[in-house]
Amino acid sequence: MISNSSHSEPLLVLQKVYKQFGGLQAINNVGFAVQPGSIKAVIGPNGAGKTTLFNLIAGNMPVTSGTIIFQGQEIRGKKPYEIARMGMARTFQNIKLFPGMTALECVMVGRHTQSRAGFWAGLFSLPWTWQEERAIRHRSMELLEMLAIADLADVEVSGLAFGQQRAVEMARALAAEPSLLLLDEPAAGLNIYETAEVARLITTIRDMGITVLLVEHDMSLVMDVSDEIVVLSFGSKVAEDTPPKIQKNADVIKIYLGEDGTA
Ligand SMILES: Nc1ncnc2c1ncn2[C@@H]1O[C@H](COP(=O)(O)OP(=O)(O)OP(=O)(O)O)[C@@H](O)[C@H]1O
Repeated sequence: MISNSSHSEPLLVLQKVYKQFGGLQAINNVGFAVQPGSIKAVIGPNGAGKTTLFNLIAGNMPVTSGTIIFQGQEIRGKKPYEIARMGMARTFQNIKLFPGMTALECVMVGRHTQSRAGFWAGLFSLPWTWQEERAIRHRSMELLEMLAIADLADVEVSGLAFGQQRAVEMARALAAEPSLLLLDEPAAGLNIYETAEVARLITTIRDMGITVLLVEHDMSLVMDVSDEIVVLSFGSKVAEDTPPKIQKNADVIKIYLGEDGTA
């Protein structure tokens, strides 16, 4: 499902979210909204709580308290696959592609999770799935074309450069037709050219009508693509603003100067 950008309700809303690990307050009263059709980034120093926040949003761990609403529905108690079916897809910091498959096959697997017949029936090529199989192949190829990586379709993913694998992983996530795509450090381990390519992919995805929420360390990427940025420090939200304003925010500068001298 592609999000409807004329819809005025936020696609994702976090309200007073807390997450505690024993005595550690990993997420402390965090709230923000993600508007449909936008790119929002969550940044913050190591240990700020970014990954924890993603895990809460995707349903990989329960909140201690607070509310997360996706497409108008509270996600508390829902399993990650149920949230995925509602239209939330994610990529992981460590790329999770099947080594023996081609790029096209990897995207088709992502598509199968949404198909009626399912992945296993597809693998065994049961007759009633042939038509669906053709449709899946067609849409998967279309996605590779949209991301301008159709030339990689028949290449085994293990033979691809790291940046190309990231692109295939994004195409695979899109194959589930999400309204919201969560990207976990999409530039991790990439060189500056590959990072620039990831920036292009993210804006292409947004232009396809898909809302993007990303966690990222690479400031140039974040400043380049984001409509809005949330800054976390020690589990709390210290700022939420547009990239130019975040770059001038005294609290944010202090946090980053304290860490590595860049803001
Ligand atoms: N499952 C867990 N059990 C206990 N503590 C945890 C768990 N997951 C995270 N933490 C702690 O919660 C805090 C936030 O961690 P988190 O990984 O969310 O930060 P982060 O901003 O993603 O960091 P990084 O940028 O290094 O990935 C850290 O102090 C971390 O040690």
